[in-house]
Amino acid sequence: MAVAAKFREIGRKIVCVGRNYGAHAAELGNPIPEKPILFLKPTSSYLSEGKSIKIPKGCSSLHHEVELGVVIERTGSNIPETAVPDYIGGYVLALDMTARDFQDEAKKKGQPWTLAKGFDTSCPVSSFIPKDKVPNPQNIQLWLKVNGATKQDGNTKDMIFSIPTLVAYISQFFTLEPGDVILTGTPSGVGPTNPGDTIQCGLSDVVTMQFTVSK
Ligand SMILES: CC(=O)CC(=O)C(=O)O
Ligand SMILES: [Mg+2]
Repeated sequence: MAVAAKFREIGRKIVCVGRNYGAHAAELGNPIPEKPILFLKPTSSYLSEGKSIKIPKGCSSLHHEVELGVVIERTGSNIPETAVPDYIGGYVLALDMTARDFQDEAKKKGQPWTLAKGFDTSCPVSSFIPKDKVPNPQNIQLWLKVNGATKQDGNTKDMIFSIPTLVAYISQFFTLEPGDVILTGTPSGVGPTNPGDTIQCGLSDVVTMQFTVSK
């Protein structure tokens, strides 16, 4: 089956990278990481366009985080950085929707971010973008608007850890499989969304997507 169809199959991993843009780490008062910070989202968190992002029960601060997702097309572990391009099938535009109040509480208590990051609808994604549509994934604009107002406007050139570094690092710990998606972190400008809001975002002019937020 083509990687485009596989990336949302049950059982494929969503590996997320945190604090991969210095300005975003700074805006939340976090230090610049010395090595990639990783967490996982379950595949039940995927959401396609046309469906609503649902604020999880008890959350009072649901933040948007626009991110570039890398879609893996070959099984690999301990992948050398130089070989990473051979393992990438394409890309997706993604939102790492985050219950920031849950995350702040988890951080204070030294608990995992699973609830804050992995609830149903926390991973809205675009359709699959074949890799030839993104000739330089390390220099492309990521933007996001809430109700027409620009909130995030970043560029993947500002990643702390590049895509080859991330994929090589992750593959030392997790075997990467066709259809796995790696969310590469968000640029600065994250902020709250409320019921009734419309989120529009894009990867330059290669792909755009739109979601509404509901209770
Ligand atoms: C502070 C965070 O939620 C980390 C994260 O997901 C990111 O993209 O950075
Ligand atoms: Mg994120």
